[in-house]
Amino acid sequence: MTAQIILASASPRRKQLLDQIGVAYSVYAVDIDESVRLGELPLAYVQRMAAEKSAACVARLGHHLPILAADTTVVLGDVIMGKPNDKDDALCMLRQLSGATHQVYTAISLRGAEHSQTVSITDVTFKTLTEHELERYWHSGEPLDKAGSYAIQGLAAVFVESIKGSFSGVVGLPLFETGQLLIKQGIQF
Ligand SMILES: Cc1cn([C@H]2C[C@H](O)[C@@H](COP(=O)(O)OP(=O)(O)OP(=O)(O)O)O2)c(=O)[nH]c1=O
Repeated sequence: MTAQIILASASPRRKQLLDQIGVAYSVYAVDIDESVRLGELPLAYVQRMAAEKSAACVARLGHHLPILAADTTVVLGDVIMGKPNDKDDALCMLRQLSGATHQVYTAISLRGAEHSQTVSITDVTFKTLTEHELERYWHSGEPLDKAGSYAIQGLAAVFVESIKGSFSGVVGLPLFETGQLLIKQGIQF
């Protein structure tokens, strides 16, 4: 099928989610500096990340096709949790998420005839995790490339007591919001 958009992402989850709604796309992964600026709040941060990913892709490929990018971050209070650097970092994040409610922010940026952006915010409540569960989870390999060190679509599903918002948003691409942005820019799928 001829691509309707470019997905500016290396995330296999984002590809699967776009497949789910029947959008035809090509992939062009970009690598940007994901450091948080001093004093930057979570909402501003995810929006800037998604916008910079799509802009980096436009800088490489031009405006041939609309470009979609996303960024997901786990937020506890005002603390931004990205991907863990190592085991200690992952366990430290998971201990903070244990027995508490956090938010998952996913921003999407679509650059076509215009630039549209939106953010999905979902509340996720974890049960209290034991040290044994944390150790086992780390050794599964799942935490490594995930914001907040967990994957709701994977083994961490058994940690999640409840979720209020967008499941696909937590996994990396909120499908309702993505559909709305595509329709707004005249992309039929
Ligand atoms: C919280 C959570 C995050 N994640 C993933 C989604 C994202 O891929 C990742 C957050 O990192 P991102 O920086 O948003 O994305 P990425 O680096 O994987 O891909 P790219 O920038 O190329 O688009 O965490 C899950 O898969 N499940 C979850 O439950």
